[in-house]
Amino acid sequence: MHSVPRDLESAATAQRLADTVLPTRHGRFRMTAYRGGTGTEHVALSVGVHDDDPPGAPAPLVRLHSECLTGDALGSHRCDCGEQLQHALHLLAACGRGVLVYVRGHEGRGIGLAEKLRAYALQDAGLDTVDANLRLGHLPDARTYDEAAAVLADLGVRRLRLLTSNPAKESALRALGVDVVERVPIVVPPRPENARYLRTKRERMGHDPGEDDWQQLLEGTVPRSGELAERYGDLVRRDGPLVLAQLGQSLDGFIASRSGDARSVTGPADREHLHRLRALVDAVIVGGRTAAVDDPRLTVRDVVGPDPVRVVLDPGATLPLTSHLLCDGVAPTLWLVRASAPVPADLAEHVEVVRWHAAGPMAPDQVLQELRRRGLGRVLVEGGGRLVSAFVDAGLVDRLYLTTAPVIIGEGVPGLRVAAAETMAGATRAPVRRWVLGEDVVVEVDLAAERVARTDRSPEDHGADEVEEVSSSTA
Ligand SMILES: Nc1nc2c(ncn2[C@@H]2O[C@H](COP(=O)(O)OP(=O)(O)OP(=O)(O)O)[C@@H](O)[C@H]2O)c(=O)[nH]1
Ligand SMILES: [Zn+2]
Repeated sequence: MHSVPRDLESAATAQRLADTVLPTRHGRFRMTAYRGGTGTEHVALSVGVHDDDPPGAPAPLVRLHSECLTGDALGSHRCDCGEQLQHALHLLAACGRGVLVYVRGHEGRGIGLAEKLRAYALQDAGLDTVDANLRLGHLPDARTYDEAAAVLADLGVRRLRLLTSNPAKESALRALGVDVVERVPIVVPPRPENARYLRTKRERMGHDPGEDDWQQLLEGTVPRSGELAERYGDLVRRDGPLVLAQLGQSLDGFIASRSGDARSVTGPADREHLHRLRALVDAVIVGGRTAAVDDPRLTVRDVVGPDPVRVVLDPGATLPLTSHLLCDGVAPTLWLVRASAPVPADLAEHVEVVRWHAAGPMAPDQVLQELRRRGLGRVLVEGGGRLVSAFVDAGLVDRLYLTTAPVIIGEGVPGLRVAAAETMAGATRAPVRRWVLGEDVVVEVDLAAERVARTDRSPEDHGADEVEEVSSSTA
């Protein structure tokens, strides 16, 4: 437990007034109403948080959302509040255990609605968001978080993963005795109207600068230092074809439970890492059965970045016609099917059916050749376990990102399972780098370097073997 001097802990209170359910476009939330000691009413939207949760329950993802009538209710593009609110609810629903405290009284960073609008008028005349507040006689940020902390305490939340790009929120909560085990940045795509506001938040209000680094990486330049530069810099520096693969698995090596449930095996920080990888490649490849079971979107949502082309290896064309990949139209989908597979004629415009005429199974090297012919040289093999293993066994993966989550499933859908080595001398031991992402550990395995080292040791050919059925990953 994080401990703070007692005198820092707050005497603020939050009285629970109502507990009900709110169905939303992101799913059903528990909605709890409170009255703070100052008389202000707050609400908490939560998923997977119950009054009888044991003390050792995993730390939920928590967003403290500051009321913003213009952004939240009216869809203003002057700030990023409305999009952050929706994105946060989406993330909470996706991760299955989280709370969003909608903090009233925080309007205009605590100066109130009309004063915020006066500040907007000053900004129209040239001031930035900080100077406008100062000109009106306010602090740049007048918010306090003691009532929000009291709401969390009432919900039994003392340890949490905080969804924010504002380090001041983290320190405020810590000072109130809350154990913030991790800060997860929240980023929504900038718009021309709010670019200056977002820049001021970074330059003058201490918000994470990391996303500037990310923007640079997306544009193909590597910042001189920083976590993102270190993690993704050499992917950006490399020209030419590149094959990445990723899997998120349990301590006992499964990517999903026996029933195929693959939700929240790894945490939000790993998911963000996966979205960054997607943004850095031309195409992601997924097996047909995984796509049918998980119904993934394969787009970039947790960070800003371009969506890759989505490639489904689905010899039998078993992907349901209602799946995201065939219906959502947000990014191109290449549907690789056997020449004889039945495919309806009236597919959505973003879907291109690629008929596989070659005899035999879809060999990984032929799939890559087909993609390279289309200019898709940088690819990420995303799953499931058998597809990733097939590409690894074929000696085609340059970098494998294997995330291990501290969860034990017992039995389920296997993760990485490659051809067996008879002795340890024959096992693959490649150069690695590792990062702790929340509660998970990512190991980046440099298989390309290992291949070079191995050919140096023995001239023997470990050529690309064909695989039986590359698309199947889940039972
Ligand atoms: N005074 C003032 N308040 C603003 C302005 N633009 C947005 N806000 C308010 O700022 C609050 C949101 O705070 P932000 O600084 O955008 O973000 P944050 O909550 O500190 O940080 P994140 O957790 O990363 O979103 C809302 O209450 C908005 O009403 C502005 O120009 N002036
Ligand atoms: Zn706002």
